[in-house]
Amino acid sequence: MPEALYKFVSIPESQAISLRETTCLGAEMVSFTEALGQIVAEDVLAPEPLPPFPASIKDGYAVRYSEGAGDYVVAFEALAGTAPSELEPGLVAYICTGAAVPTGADAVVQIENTELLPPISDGRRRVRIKQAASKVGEDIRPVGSDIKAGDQVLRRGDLIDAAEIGLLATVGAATIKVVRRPLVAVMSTGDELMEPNASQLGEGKIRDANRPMLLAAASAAGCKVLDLGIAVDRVAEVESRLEAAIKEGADVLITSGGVSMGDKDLVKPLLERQGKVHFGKVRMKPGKPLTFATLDVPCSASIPDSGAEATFSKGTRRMLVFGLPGNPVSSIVTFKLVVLPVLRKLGGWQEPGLRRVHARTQQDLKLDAARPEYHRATLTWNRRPGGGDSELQGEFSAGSTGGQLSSRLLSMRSANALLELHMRVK
Ligand SMILES: Nc1nc2c(c(=O)[nH]1)N[C@H]1C(S)=C(S)[C@@H](COP(=O)(O)OP(=O)(O)OC[C@H]3O[C@@H](n4cnc5c(N)ncnc54)[C@H](O)[C@@H]3O)O[C@H]1N2
Ligand code: MOO
Repeated sequence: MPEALYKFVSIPESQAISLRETTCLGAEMVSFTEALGQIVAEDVLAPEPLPPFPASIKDGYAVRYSEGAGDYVVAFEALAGTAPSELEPGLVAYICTGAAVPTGADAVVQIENTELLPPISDGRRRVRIKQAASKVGEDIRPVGSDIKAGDQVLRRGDLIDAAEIGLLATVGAATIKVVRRPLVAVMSTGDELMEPNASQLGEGKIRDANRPMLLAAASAAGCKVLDLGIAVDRVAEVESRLEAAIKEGADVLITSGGVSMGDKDLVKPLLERQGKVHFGKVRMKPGKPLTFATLDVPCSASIPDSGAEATFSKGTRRMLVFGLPGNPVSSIVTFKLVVLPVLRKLGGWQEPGLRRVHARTQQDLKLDAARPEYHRATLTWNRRPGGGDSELQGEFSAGSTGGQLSSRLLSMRSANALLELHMRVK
């Protein structure tokens, strides 16, 4: 069906439709060091307490609380990483932060509250406790005070960021069950495209910007990627790459170019023949011809059936296909608005939607009566005019990145937000 015959959907509708067709992928076991950005598929419990021994919070002296202030002989040094020794009554032990508190001691006096005295005749150090500990347990972390044995340190559905990697290391979870990363295949279409490393451009040619950009965007979203290269504008070329995506087990195929109205716009007709096109025209700027289709394709050997993934008829699986417009800005903007939430849902995110905030624009911006615009902007946190000195009186301030033609990729440089510009409906 020609693009003109497609019904317009709005961006929220396009997001809802594509998310409705998306189901979370199955789980896999990975080394915890490789799990950054993945979603936890099974709760992780602590097998033992942390700290596993009463640990000093300060550098200072381990003491008996009941003995109070006064001059003491330093019996020994309790260093971090060593087994705790027995502290005799009437003596103190020098202790480092993180060291196990000697048995018999029940408080730590920080070094600032002490004074070193001349050593006694046998060479042992002496110390004056100028200010006694105020309670039993002062400056000691009891066993399990950070994490108790059996505590749930990560929950199913948690996103693994750097702190979560630290937690996994802490509890010795060397492998972890996570939702597997989506495999995203990317191809560019167009006779005008040359590889980015082409030093000499042929007449009428340009370098392929979209494919490296979209591969990078998918990687940044935590996906595995498959580079399908450039397809020239022939049905067989595009079709053979689509087959490669199926054969390699891609969960998502992203194409760019060839979705508009021209004779050489081959992507929509191909998707119509091979699957179901859910939408082919979105009321927005830039990215109007954005197309989304689902294809039920044979299961590939490379992705074992984990049992957790949605199965369709036996031996088939669902591949999601996004036909992004060729204009580089349209391509990356539609990726961020529509493809990214889908990749997140596949990867197990419970709330895959994008974050929205209110911002004040730094300049007047022209509104488009026909299509809401997603204007590229740089968002900063500024004091509200007249809001006094308080940071709390601040607001987001949005600066335009300049000319917004969908071919001008420079409009995305340093952009960290898309301003939703709607004509107010009276
Ligand atoms: N008669 C009409 N023509 C167009 C319409 C329309 O409604 N009626 N819509 C315009 C809009 S809006 C867009 S967006 C583009 C999208 O077109 P396609 O997706 O078919 O993309 P192409 O025609 O292949 O390319 C558009 C533009 O982008 C350049 N391009 C393509 N691929 C790449 C790439 N990988 N790297 C860098 N640049 C790329 C290409 O050379 C073209 O300049 O259609 C309008 N036309
Ligand atoms: O919708 Mo197109 O992306 O304006 O240029």
